[in-house]
Parts: sequence; C-alpha cells; structure tokens
Amino acid sequence: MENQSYAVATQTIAFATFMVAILRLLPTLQRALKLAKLPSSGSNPSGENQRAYFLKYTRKLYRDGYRKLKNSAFRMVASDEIDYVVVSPRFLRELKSLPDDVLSVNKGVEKLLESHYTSQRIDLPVMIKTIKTDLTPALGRLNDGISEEIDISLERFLPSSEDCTSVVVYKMVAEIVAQVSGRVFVGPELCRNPEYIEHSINFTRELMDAANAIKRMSPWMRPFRAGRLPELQRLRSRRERVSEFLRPIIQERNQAGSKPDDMMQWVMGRDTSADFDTLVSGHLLLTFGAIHTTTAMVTNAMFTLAVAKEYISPLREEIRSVLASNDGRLTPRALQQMVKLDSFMKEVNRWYPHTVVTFRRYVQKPITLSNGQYIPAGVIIEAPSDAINFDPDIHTDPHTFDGSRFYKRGQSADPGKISRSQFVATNEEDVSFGLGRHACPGRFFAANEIKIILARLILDYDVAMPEGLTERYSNIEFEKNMVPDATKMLIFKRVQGEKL
Ligand code: HEM
Repeated sequence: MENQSYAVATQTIAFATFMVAILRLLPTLQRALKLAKLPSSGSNPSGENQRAYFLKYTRKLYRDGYRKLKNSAFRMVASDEIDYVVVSPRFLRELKSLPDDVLSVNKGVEKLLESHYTSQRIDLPVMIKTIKTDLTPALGRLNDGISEEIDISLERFLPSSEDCTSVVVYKMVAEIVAQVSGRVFVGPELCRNPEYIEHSINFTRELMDAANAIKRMSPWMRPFRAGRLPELQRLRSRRERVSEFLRPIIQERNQAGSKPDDMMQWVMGRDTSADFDTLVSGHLLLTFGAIHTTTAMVTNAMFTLAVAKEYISPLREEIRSVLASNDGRLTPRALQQMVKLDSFMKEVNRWYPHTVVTFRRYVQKPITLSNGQYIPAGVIIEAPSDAINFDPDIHTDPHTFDGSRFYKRGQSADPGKISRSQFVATNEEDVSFGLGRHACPGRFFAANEIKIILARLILDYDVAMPEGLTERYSNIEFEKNMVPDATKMLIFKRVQGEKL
C-alpha cells in the first residue's frame, strides 16, 4: 500500500515537472514555429557544426543572405542560442520609429554583453543625454585641449627627430585615444595617469572576453558555473580597481565647489542624485562605446594610407589650406571644411567597419512588416550594415576602394542632400553608426577626435610599410566583429619643417 502511494506520488511529481518544462518551453516553441515561416540565410552545406560554420563565414553569410533576400526579412542562424532576424534598408524606415517597448536597444545590448552575469549596466539614459546635450555642443571649446593631449601622448611614441621610427600602430593609437577621450571624460590630471589609460584600454577587452566565455557555456549551466569563470573574475577585479581609482575623484567633486569642464561633472550636474555606482557604471559604458571603436578607425586609416600613398598629398594640401584660413586652429568649423579627409574616413569605415551588423534591437512585442512578414517577440533584429555598404544599388563599383567617393558625391549632391555624404551621416542606406533615436550619440565627438589625430599624423609624418611589405595588413574577423591587427607595425618619419 505504502509502495503504491509512493509510486503515485513519484508519477505525479514527474508529470508536474514535465508540464512545467512544457509550459516553460512553449513560448520558445511558438517562436520557433513563427520564425520557421521566415526565409533563412541559407543552409550549412559543409556538414560542420553550425557554430563553427557561422564563425568561419560570418561576413559572407550576411552578404549572401542580403544579396538573395534583400527584399524580405530573413533568419540568421548564428553561433549562440539567440534567434536573429536580418532586416534590410527597405524596412528600416518603418522600424526606426517604433518605441522602445516594442524594439529595445538596451535588451539587445544586455544580451550582447551578458549583462546579467557581467553586471555591466546599460540602462543609463543620463549618459546618452549628456553626450547629446553637453558633449557635442562643447566641441568648440574642447578642441584646443584635445590637440594638447595628442601632442603629449604622441611624444611618447614618435620622436621629434627626423629618424624613422617603427611603431605598433594599434597600441599607439589606443593610448592616444584613451588619453584624449579621458581629457574630455575626466579632465587633464587623470587622463595622463598611466593607470587610467590602462583601465580605459583593457576594460572593453575584458568585458567582451567575459561575455564571450559566458556565451560559450550552456545556458543551463550559467546560473551555477558562470561566477567561477576566470574571465568574469578578471572583469570583477578590473571593475573594483576602476571604482577605487575613481572614488577619491568623485568624492572630491561631491565635496568641493569646483566644477571641471568634463563629462563626469556634466553627468553629476545633470543627475544630482546619481550614486557612486551609477557614475562608475556610466564611465565604464562610455569607455566601452568610445575607445576601441575610435582606435580601430584611426588604425584602419593609417594602415590604408601606408599603402595608398596617392591620398597623402591631397589630404596634406587640404589640411594645410584649412589651417591657413582658420588662424592655425582646428575648430569644429575648420574640421568641417576638411571634406576630403571626411570622405577618406568614411570610405575607410565602409571598407573596414568594426562590425557586420548594427541597429541591433530586441523585439519585445511582435511586429508585422509592411510586406506582411511577421517577426515574433523574443528575437533580435539586426541591419546588415556591412552588406549594405557593398550593395551595388547604393554604391557605384562598391568593391573598389575610393577615398574620394563621398567627396565627389557631396560635390555633386543637391544642397539639401550634401550631409548624406558626411562621415557622421545616418540614414536607411548608411547605418554604420546605427539609425534613429539610438544611433551613436558619440559620433560627432568621434569624428572630431579622429580628424584631429589624423590631421596631425598626416601633416607631420610620412608613413610606410616595413621593409619588404607592400600589401595592406588584413583585418581580423571573429564572429560579427572585424578589427585591425593590433600587432602590426608601420614606419613613421617626421616630415621636414612640418608642425601642426
Ligand atoms: C568611430 C567610432 C564609433 C563608432 C563606429 C560607433 C558606432 C556605434 C554604433 C554602431 C552604435 C549602435 C547604434 C544603433 O544601434 O542604432 C553606437 C551606439 C552608441 N555609441 Fe558609438 N561609435 C563610435 C564612437 C563613440 C563614442 C566616441 C562614444 C562616446 C562619446 C560613443 C557612445 C555610444 C553610445 C552611448 C551608444 C548607445 C546609444 C543608445 O543606446 O541610445 N560612441 N555606436
């Protein structure tokens, strides 16, 4: 009798567990059924496991899918457990205006960074507001400080003599960018501190290492094992050191009446109730968004200039003449007049973007596109920015590198459309900086900083490949990211008599 009731109890528990599992899986199953109705970017003909296949051919898979299916939304089976739906320019106009409770940028980034485990806070609207309303309008008065910081940091790498110097470009540029951005983020004393520069450069890498280590772990194991990952422990320790580094500065600013002219202070002024954790998290979010994106862009431009020397003379000429007509100062107006440099930067960014997708949004409520396709909640949509950049219907002869492409386009455009050819432009056919309300708010600062660094390097130095090398260094592709090789060197030689 006792055995019988034990058996019944066991069966009931097993059935209940089964039902709970079914109920929990139901939304996933429903989503899978709805998703199956969307076309797929293509099967995996190699027989390799899907993860390996995706990692090997990511860029190609997006380009092939876009070429075949650019008039519809399509599924992309990637290397993680997330369902992705790729949307082309045709749908971006209708999607970009949807509110955040339908398409969430934060949830998309939280998934990318595995915020639940890495503890990186994303939802910090004060940072975006401060970039837009304080940083961008302040560029005019910040540029002299930015130029000063570039001079100071360049001296560490490039001697003022006319000898040739071999430099690991990414390392040099990362230090310049960390210091220059730091000047604007936390002021001149801190930004020159080697510890600050080291945190700025390494935080992003450690955050991505931790997020990727978590993604490699089975979702079922994460709640139990993720905390023990060495990558996550390294990230925690980095965050603690950054907190301790920033603590006295934040305390001092809370107590003293002084008001430095920098991001940290603007954020504190804009949100007077912001606690210590918010300020540190905000600073780290800024570091994540700003340092390696800008560094990659400048490094890519230098790698290209070292082999495409025909651009050096016209760019130098433009920089010289703009300086001459602006009393030798790199004001935002002067930088805006550097249209050939702007075009060159935009073409470099088209060819060597840091990611193959932008406009990543988590779908919180289902959407029906104008062509009738249904996108269920729970997936991430992405714009295939790299594939769009090489679409022959958008760019003539897209596989030819033409540094003057956007200059020529700007010259021949109607006055109302000239801005579409600028480096900072965003529209449905140009999503390198994303699109809509959440398009990169830091792009005006980035363009400003990149132009000042490049103007300085182009005017003052001749740049060349090391002896025996003639080909541009290839970028390294991993998953959806593409980065310049951080180990590669170029030769810099001071141009006689030049000084910016
Ligand atoms: C060449 C350099 C840069 C590139 C290529 C770049 C690219 C991007 C892209 C593609 C997005 C996503 C936009 C979207 O999904 O619609 C983004 C967002 C963002 N970027 Fe940048 N970025 C750069 C520099 C910067 C800098 C210097 C800052 C800070 C001063 C910054 C701060 C941000 C922030 C805070 C967001 C999130 C915006 C939001 O969620 O509303 N970025 N960036």
